Order: sequence, then C-alpha cells, then structure tokens
Amino acid sequence: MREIPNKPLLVVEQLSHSYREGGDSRPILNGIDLRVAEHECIALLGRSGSGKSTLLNMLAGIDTPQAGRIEILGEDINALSERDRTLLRRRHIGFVYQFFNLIPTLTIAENVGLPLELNGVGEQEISRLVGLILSDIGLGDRWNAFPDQLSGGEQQRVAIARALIHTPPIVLADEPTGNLDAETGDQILAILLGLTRQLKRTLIIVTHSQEVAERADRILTLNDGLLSEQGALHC
Ligand SMILES: Nc1ncnc2c1ncn2[C@@H]1O[C@H](COP(=O)(O)OP(=O)(O)OP(=O)(O)O)[C@@H](O)[C@H]1O
Repeated sequence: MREIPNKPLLVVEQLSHSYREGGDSRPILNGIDLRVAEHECIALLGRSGSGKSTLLNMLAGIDTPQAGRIEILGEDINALSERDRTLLRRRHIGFVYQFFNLIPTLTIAENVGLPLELNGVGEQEISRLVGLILSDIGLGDRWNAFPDQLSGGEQQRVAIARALIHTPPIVLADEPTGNLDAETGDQILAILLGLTRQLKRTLIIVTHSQEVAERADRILTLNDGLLSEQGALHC
C-alpha cells in the first residue's frame, strides 16, 4: 500500500447543498467532511443521482455550496471573488468530463494549449508543451485535426492532455470512461492514472466501476448526502 502524506491539499468541511424542485428543497449533500493529501488518487462512487457530479463541481469552484467550506491549498474558495476563483481554478485544477467537452472549432493542439494560453504562457512554450503531451498520449501526429475527426477515445485523450498540461495539483475526472467501450475505457484509465502518477498530481475520479475504484488509494462512497470510506487498497 502506498503511504499517504499528511499535508492536505484539499479540505472540505460540513459541505451541504440542496436543489429546489417545484416548491420543495431536496437535500443532496448533507455535511460532507473530506481531507485529500497531495498525490492521492481517490475514487468517488455512489448510485446515480447521489450527488457525485454536484460534489465535484463544487470542489472545482464551478458551483457554490449553500453551506460549508472548501479549502484548496489553504484558500477558502468560496470566500474568493468570482475573478480570483476563476484564476485559482485555471491554475490549480484540471477537469476531465464524461463527454470530453472539447471546443469543436479549435484544433486538437489549440484545445490542449488553451489552459496555458489562459494562464499567460508564451506561444513558443505552449507549442513545446503541447508537442510533448500530444506524443505522451499517442496523438503527436494529429495537431491540426478537429475534435469531430477523432474517435471518442482519442477525444478523451485530448481532454486528459488539456486537463494536465498546466500541471494543476488537483485533477478531477467525472466518469471519464463512462461514454467509452470497455477496452477504450481501460486505455483511457491507464493514460489518466499513468500521467497523474508520473506528474505526482492528486486525482479524484468519479466512477461507477468497482474495477476502476480498485486502482485508487482510497474509495469513497456518496450515500444519503454523506461520504463513507471503503478502506485503503493497493495502489
Ligand atoms: N441544477 C440542478 N437543479 C435541480 N436538481 C439538480 C441539479 N443538478 C443536479 N440535480 C439533481 O441532484 C441529484 C444529484 O445529481 P448529480 O448529477 O450530482 O448526481 P450523480 O451522482 O453525479 O449522478 P450520475 O451518477 O447519474 O451522474 C440528481 O437527482 C439531480 O437530478
């Protein structure tokens, strides 16, 4: 079993959120506490509708919880202005979506380079880093292709490259293999886990697959708005 360092990268305290449905309030998260250390790989499980995407979007600062605190690198993200939260997200978080979310009008290279461009990195350095990561994911010869010219698995590889190119300390993946066949899903998982380990990033991956979960350091299950831990596994 891999030793987990103590320094928390992400701290969640008493996180609660409800959605309004008609005139009613439907609680989804009910006082979640979580500490995630640097370099950890966490699998987040839970039945459909249990709130996994809601939680992940809050950790990314995309949505704001009604109550509770989320600290990333010691910064309370919901106390930040919208602008500062966006900056923190751009620098410190990489997000991989189930449906890839590539920008259809940009080439593969432009999609992958976007986080660097937004972070003010120079053109030459962007080209160098894009070249390196595209060869890492086996798409070094597809710079000028557009997303709709790629297979689903290839698009997800591009999305992983985009999530990692600026080496964010935290990578969040929301069912990254959910829209792929089993074999392609395995390849994508190998790339995602391989790159996040190689780059020593923290990964939180939402999955319905016990097999995927068994490759993580910790398995957390979201049920009735609360997280429970299934115990540490091999990694
Ligand atoms: N903006 C919203 N307004 C109202 N209800 C919402 C909203 N977003 C999500 N929900 C509801 O909150 C619940 C949790 O949704 P969420 O997408 O977080 O679940 P999930 O665990 O990720 O599900 P799945 O595994 O099916 O992707 C669901 O019942 C969903 O319908």
